[in-house]
Amino acid sequence: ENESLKYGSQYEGKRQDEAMQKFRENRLGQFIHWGLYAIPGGKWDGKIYPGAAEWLQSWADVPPEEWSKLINQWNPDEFDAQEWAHMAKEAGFKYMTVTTKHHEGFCLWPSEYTDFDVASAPNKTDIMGELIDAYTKVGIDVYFYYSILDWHHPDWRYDIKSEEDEQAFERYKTYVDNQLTELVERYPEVKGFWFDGTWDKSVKKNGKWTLEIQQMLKSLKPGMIVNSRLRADDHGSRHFDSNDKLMGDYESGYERRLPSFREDTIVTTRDWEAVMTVPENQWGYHQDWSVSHVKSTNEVLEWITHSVAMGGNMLVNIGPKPDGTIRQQEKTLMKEIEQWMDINGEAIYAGDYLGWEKQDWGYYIADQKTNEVYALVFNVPVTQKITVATPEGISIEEAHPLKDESESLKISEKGPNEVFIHLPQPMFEAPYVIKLKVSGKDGSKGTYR
Ligand SMILES: C[C@@H]1N[C@@H](c2cn(-c3ccccc3)nn2)[C@H](O)[C@@H]1O
Repeated sequence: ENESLKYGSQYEGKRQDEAMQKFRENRLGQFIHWGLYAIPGGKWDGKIYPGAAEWLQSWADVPPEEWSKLINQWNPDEFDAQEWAHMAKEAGFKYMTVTTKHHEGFCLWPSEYTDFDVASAPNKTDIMGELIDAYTKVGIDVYFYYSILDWHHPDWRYDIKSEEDEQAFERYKTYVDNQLTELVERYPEVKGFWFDGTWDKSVKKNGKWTLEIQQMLKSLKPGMIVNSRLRADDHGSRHFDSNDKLMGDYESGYERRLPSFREDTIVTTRDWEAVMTVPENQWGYHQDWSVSHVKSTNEVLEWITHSVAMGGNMLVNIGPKPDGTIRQQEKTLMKEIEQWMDINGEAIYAGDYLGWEKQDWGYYIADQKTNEVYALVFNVPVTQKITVATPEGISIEEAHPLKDESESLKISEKGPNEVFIHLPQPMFEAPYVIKLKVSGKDGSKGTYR
């Protein structure tokens, strides 16, 4: 039995208005994490910290007043918003989400509510203004990331445990409300907000405020899109209210992880978006990417495909350098995504969950508008044929590779409602065996028994 909630989910099901439909059809977006943290780039007092670079202030335990001095080094003199927008357009990104203010509290736009912003730095460029103009001009929708958690602002609180906390957090809520209003008024082309830093008790005790933020943004700009991560309900339940109903306009719980085809097909009943780093866990610029695994382009393409195949969006992150240039690994990645999307983008854009039985060779995607069906092969079977099991009464007539649609792949009967589609050329001719050298923590060779 559902309890009545004042600050829970405001509506059920997917929003069907034009703005949300566009979000759903975009599918592939670019995430940009930029801020003062790019300056040290994961290194403090000569020591490299392997943790996320945008959290360096925390890993190196830097006092806020010391961290704030970084503002005097903010000078992205190579920053060229048009160049970034062009690269993103060529790569095939349909939308972009950029940090206006991360946990460090530094604001990448001239805010009248703080001096901890670009207007108070040596280089006063309005980064948000330049980016939203350049990206909107090339037809890429722009969304703003905004961290509620703020390590700089004196009125931020992790929890509300006293009258003093209460009063301080009231001031902080006003600061946030003012900044969000300012962002929409200064940059009216913004399509939505990606809230982060909402896991602390102070926010969970202010579910009403999180709903008011959502309502304020939609009154400032009808059609505004707000992620579930902003929201807490009457009892502090996040993303989903105490009746397990999704809050906000889409689920934003998938950060550096993806829903499973085996356990999580529930996600296909709602709008959702996954966000992903190229290294194992670096959103902001880190000068030493050798600290972790860095995903190959094919791995990134599989993350994108997996998300779309489960009816979701994917944001692929870049962390620009302090001088305003993009690191070579990210430029190469965008170029290789471009090369793949130029041929295969039609399977991604407006793609959606098909619902046929998941196969080991890869993923199916159905086009929301044309009803075309695509098979995206990532794991080539040694048989050189992929199995396609169709629902009762559905059969496969033809199979054409997007690389050359004039080519027809052979289809042969495998069984009732099952066919083989023959792949064009042998890749692995036999099961591929890898000998692993294994060591156990007690010095054993990790033998299997
Ligand atoms: C989108 C990503 N979200 C931010 C983040 C994630 N987390 C976090 C906090 C607690 C547990 C796991 C992850 N803290 N900050 C990252 O800094 C980045 O902005």
